[in-house]
Amino acid sequence: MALFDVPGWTVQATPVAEQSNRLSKKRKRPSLDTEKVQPTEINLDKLVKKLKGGANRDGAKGSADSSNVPGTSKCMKRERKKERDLEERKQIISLPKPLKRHDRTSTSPQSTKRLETKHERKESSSSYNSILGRKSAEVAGSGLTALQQGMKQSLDGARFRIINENLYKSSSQAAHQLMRSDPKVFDEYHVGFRHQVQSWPTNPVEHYIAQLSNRPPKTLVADLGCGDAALSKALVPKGLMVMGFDLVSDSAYVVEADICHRLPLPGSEGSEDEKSFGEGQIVDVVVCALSLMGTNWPNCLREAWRVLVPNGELKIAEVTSRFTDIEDFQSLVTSIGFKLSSMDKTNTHFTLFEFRKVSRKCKSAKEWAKIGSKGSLLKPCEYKRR
Ligand SMILES: C[S@@+](CC[C@H](N)C(=O)[O-])C[C@H]1O[C@@H](n2cnc3c(N)ncnc32)[C@H](O)[C@@H]1O
Repeated sequence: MALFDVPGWTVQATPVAEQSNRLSKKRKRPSLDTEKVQPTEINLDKLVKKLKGGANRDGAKGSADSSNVPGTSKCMKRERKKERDLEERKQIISLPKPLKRHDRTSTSPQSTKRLETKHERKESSSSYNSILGRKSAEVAGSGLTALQQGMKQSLDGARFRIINENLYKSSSQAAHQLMRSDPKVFDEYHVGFRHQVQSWPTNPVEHYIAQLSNRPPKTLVADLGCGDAALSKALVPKGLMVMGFDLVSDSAYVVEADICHRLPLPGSEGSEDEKSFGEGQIVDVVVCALSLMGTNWPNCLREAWRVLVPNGELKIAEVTSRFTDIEDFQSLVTSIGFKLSSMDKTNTHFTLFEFRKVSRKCKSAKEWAKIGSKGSLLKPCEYKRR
């Protein structure tokens, strides 16, 4: 007999233990009663649970929101994502596996494919490097960034000005010593000098090249302080004989010599009497283009006189601002044994002089010392900061 009756729910009068035994037995073979006890509401509940958050298609538990409801936009997005994931997984699976050591020499299709991949990778890395190379070359040409390049230019400019000042303010012997101890100084000076020359309207060397180009072949020219031997390089192919002298010889065109000390050329010091004037002298033209630098520069003109043939030409180009008194300068050159032929002051930067060698009386050591002490007639040439 039931203790009480509730529609759809019955509590039997049998003891709980007995009842539970009976129930467990019943569970194995559900009775019609139980079927009746499971109301349709419970099935609906199950369905709602399934729809809202029950097991999804993959068996994973979903959350009880509308993203799992088929047909909703969130659900469609999830589906699409799943499809994409699946595609990606498929691609990963189809990628060749890394070769084992023993596979590397194999010619199996997989290894060929792998080698191609490696080749492609090598190609792409080499093109990457070449792009990188091109880029850095664009920046500096020397592997420097624009900022580093600017700093290097400033340093080079400063170094050029220091060397330049040294050359003008010291004797030729000291300058020669400096260049000998470190020939790099010569290169540094000339890189800076060439840079300066670019900003000038004309260059004395260009003027002399044009002027001497029509001279007869075998004319012997001595270029004193020739620098990078521009005169030799231009005139030798035209049949002239040009000998360049400088503190450093960096090419076959240049002979190392201190032009203010002793040129390695035959000549005559002049004589007590005028008879030996012209003996042993072989040079037709002497060029001093911006090369009267050391404080003892008058000795260079003395050497020019020694090596020149009688009536030989002396051409001097100097920066106009260097002259303290241009007439005193002319007088000094004349006192060494020259006669002024012409002076050209038309250039904004330089003054060009043409002299001819004339005979002179032999000078005493005291007279030469006095001439030698006139170096201050030319001021040092100081270049501005670039
Ligand atoms: C301003 S550069 C001119 C170079 C060249 N003449 C030109 O016009 O292109 C002056 C040159 O004279 C050289 N020089 C100065 N004093 C010298 C000396 N005592 N002996 C040899 N060369 C000298 C320097 O080394 C430098 O090359």
